[in-house]
Amino acid sequence: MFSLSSTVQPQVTVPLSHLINAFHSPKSTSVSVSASVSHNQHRDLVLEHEAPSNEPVLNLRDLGLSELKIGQIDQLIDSLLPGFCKGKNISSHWRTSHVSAQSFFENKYGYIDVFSTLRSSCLYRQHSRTLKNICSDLQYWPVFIQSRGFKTLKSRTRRLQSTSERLAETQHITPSFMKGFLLRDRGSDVETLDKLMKTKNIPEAHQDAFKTGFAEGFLKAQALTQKTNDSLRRTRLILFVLLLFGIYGLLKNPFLSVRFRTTTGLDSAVDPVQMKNVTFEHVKGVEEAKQELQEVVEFLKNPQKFTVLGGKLPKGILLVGPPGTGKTLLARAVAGEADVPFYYASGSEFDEMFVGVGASRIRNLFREAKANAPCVIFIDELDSVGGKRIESPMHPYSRQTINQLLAEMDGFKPNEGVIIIGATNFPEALDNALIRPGRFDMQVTVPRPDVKGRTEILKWYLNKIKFDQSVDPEIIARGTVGFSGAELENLVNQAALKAAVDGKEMVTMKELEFSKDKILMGPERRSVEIDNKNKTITAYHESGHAIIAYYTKDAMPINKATIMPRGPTLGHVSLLPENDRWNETRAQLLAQMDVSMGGRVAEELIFGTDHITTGASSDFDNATKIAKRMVTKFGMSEKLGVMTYNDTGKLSPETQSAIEQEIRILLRDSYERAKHILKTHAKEHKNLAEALLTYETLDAKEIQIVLEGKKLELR
Ligand SMILES: Nc1ncnc2c1ncn2[C@@H]1O[C@H](COP(=O)(O)OP(=O)(O)OP(=O)(O)O)[C@@H](O)[C@H]1O
Ligand SMILES: [Zn+2]
Repeated sequence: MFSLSSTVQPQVTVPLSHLINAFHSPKSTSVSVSASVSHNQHRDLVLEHEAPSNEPVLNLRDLGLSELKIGQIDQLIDSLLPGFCKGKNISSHWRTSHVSAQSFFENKYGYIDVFSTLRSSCLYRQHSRTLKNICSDLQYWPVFIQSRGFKTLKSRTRRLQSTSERLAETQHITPSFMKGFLLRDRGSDVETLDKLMKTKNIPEAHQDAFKTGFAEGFLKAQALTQKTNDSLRRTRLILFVLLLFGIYGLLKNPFLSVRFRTTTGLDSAVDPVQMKNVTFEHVKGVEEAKQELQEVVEFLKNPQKFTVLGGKLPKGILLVGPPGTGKTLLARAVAGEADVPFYYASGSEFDEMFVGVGASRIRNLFREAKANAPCVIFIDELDSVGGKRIESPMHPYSRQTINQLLAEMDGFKPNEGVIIIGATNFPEALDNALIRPGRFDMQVTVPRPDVKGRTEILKWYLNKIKFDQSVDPEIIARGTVGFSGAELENLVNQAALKAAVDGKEMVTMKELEFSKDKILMGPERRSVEIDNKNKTITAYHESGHAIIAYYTKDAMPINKATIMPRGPTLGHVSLLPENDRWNETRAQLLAQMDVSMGGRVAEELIFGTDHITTGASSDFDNATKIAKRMVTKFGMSEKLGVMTYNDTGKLSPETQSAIEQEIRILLRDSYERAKHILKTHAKEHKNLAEALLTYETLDAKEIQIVLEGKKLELR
């Protein structure tokens, strides 16, 4: 007989092979079971060895089975080894509980998987194994249960709250060894180690082992906590770094950051650019503008000198001129000459879609500048911020920005040492309030450079590259009428690139001419296959232009003739004015018309009326424009007199036909003059066309050699 007690738990040992028999056949003679004294109406189980056995001895307490009721053990084994008990055909009056440990866990905690896995993988398929094996498998239970229980309980608070309820619930049905496991994570909260050992009646001999095990478990738990803490800390750090990156990205993105920066005041970071290295020396071909700005430089250098005499200097200077003529460069040079800070802002920067951002930027800019006076504020593209205050749905807050600018300009005294330089390509678009005295009241025009200015600019940029001594900047300057400083700088740069591509050591006239044509007419089209017939027609056509230019007194000197396709043209002749032409005479205009006619006349004379081409259409456009302006604008027609006819569509039919008549006469006469010249110089015409077919491109000197009947040296 053996008894189970939850309070008194003596050391219970039993050979494994006897265990099952002991459970199911307490009266069996093969196992001597003697009952010990019972306490509290419970029975203690005392199992004694009868004979020494080689089988390993299992301690029931070690297995946590000491508190089990027999019925519960029975159920447990049944659930673990279905059919095991049946196989043994042992009926037991201990089997009274219908709630098995398995179903309890399945219902309460959803442990079905763990159990079924355990059963299927370890137990069920191997139910022929001895109980010894089964019991050794049993020792893994707590591991499964504990880890699972730990994971599924959501929070500690909930756990603590619910444990008491659950305890009450499970008190009657849970085997006590399982209770122990379920309560284990709570036990550390409510019981000290000593108390635990006392309540569990751990014998002294095992207390050390118990403590060691406890300590090991504690250390393991601590290591786990440490690991979790470390990874938590790492995650937090990563999140923090990502947050910092996000904020930085937001600040860097001009579009997204605008609102953020303004509201946070971060936008106030306006850094000045010191322009010591840029002086008037760097700005070429705009002498008048430089002279006008010289006094501003003096003022910035020594403001007191001006205010002592009571004189007032303008607060704002407006630089007006086409793009790329050096307005920004001039403003920088003013700051550089005076050695003061230079604040750059572009008008389009103030044109924001958010309300008040433009105005706040202007405030920030002026605040910084005032704190660093004397200084220069440069506002490029002033028209985009200071344009006429229109009521437009596209720019609903443009007024705010310009009003802020006006307020800031009024807000400081002329002798405070802040000079505002604005630049615009469209002065007429500026708001009138901006150009009244006291604001941008000084206007400096920065025009496109004349031939002298262009020569200076070309020399300045040529000196920055390696160029051949034969290069004559003046020739290039003459051929680049209307080029701005920026375009001339680009021309020199392109020539240097071309020389590098061609493997040359220095830039020659050839590269400079090449890049000039490229800028004027687009890139060469070397890949275009042009048949010989078309090439010949082009050669005679271009030679026709060149012959007329060469033999007409008032025509511009020839610079170059080529039959290399470029842009939309198959060839061209370029003429160079000796100087920039401020005025043109009637003879010069007629000569230009004659040169234009030369192409078609040449085609007609050489190939016959039936073989003239469409290639002369732009020549006729050009000649017609000149003739029309002579008649309607310049008063150069005897018949129509010294009168301008602007809107020819509104004129009387008679006047219109009279104008047409006069234009036609001018063009016809021009055509006849060209025909005469080409007939007279048919031999030169033929020589030049053949030279072009051979060499493709001829410069002024080579054309002269050919026309003088000399032989060209082979290139
Ligand atoms: N007169 C000049 N002398 C020397 N370099 C010049 C001159 N004009 C223009 N450049 C060159 O062209 C560049 C562009 O000129 P800049 O920006 O000053 O023109 P801008 O008139 O302000 O043009 P935009 O109206 O388009 O702003 C200069 O940095 C400079 O290298
Ligand atoms: Zn032509």
